[in-house]
Amino acid sequence: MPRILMTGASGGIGTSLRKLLPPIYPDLLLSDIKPPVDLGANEKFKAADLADLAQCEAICEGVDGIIHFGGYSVEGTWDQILQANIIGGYNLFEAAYRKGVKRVVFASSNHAVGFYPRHHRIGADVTPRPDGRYGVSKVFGEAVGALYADKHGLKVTCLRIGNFGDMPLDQRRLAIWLKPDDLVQLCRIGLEHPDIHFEVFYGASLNERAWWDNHRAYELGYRPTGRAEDFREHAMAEQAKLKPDPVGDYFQGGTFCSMEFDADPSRIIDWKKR
Ligand SMILES: NC(=O)C1=CN([C@@H]2O[C@H](COP(=O)(O)OP(=O)(O)OC[C@H]3O[C@@H](n4cnc5c(N)ncnc54)[C@H](O)[C@@H]3O)[C@@H](O)[C@H]2O)C=CC1
Ligand SMILES: O=C(O)[C@H]1OC(=O)[C@H](O)[C@@H](O)[C@@H]1O
Repeated sequence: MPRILMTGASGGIGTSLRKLLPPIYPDLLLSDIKPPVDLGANEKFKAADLADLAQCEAICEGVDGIIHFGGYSVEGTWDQILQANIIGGYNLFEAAYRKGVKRVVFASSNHAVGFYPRHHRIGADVTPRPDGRYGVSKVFGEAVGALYADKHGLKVTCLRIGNFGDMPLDQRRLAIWLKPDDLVQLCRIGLEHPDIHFEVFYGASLNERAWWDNHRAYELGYRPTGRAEDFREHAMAEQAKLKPDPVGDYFQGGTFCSMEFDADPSRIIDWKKR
């Protein structure tokens, strides 16, 4: 039975996957910088700060595969991103390598490519266009994953997750929503599929208005069941409550793009011609 380590176990995604993963991976080790508030008696938890290599090595001991959800999950200061995602991301892959872990599934993000316009359908092989320091850290994590796959033979899958949750929250999320069961499918492909070397998938459900070409995930067996359009009315009602955002509404990364945006606004007109 493979031992699977899940980092970020106390966060939003970790809390949801703690319920969905045990029937598939009964030997599940949870980790986070802080313990889950509702840790069950039959759950195994080891605390670790990702910014500390020795602590990362300790949680990788005896582990076969890692699903790496730990880290700073929104835009932050450079130091926050540096510690948790840049140093933390490097430490996680290095510790996995040192301890002989075979596979890593890395939670990347749509914000690695957030500055692509919404009308532009992109594949997993496009040049990164991060929309903040957080997005840059996800590009970095993907690059570290590629290095450990190519140089050391780790089997690495990066998931550019759109927005995880029980339903899409607004118009943008109708294109990028990821249902929890569909994330489980993507993790299983990363942890089990024999053809994985280094892969980048989009973490999105069966969304009619998707901006992403996710054919490689489908080739490897991904069959998402979440249909964003089933929640269209709710998402559009929520959208109607939001203020227009000329930059955020144009680009895939939404408000992450308009945050701290101070480029020449006339460039938006140029973008519209693209
Ligand atoms: N929720 C979403 O829709 C999306 C999430 N992601 C990525 O998926 C992962 C999980 O996301 P969420 O659960 O929403 O985030 P979250 O913020 O709820 O959970 C992240 C967890 O990482 C832990 N953490 C932070 N710094 C740490 C450190 N130095 N050492 C150890 N643990 C640390 C936090 O304590 C927290 O429990 C993140 O990497 C995020 O960037 C990517 C795209 C979308
Ligand atoms: O773009 C989005 O909607 C999501 O992207 C992310 O990478 C973040 O971790 C999440 O908090 C956002 O909600």
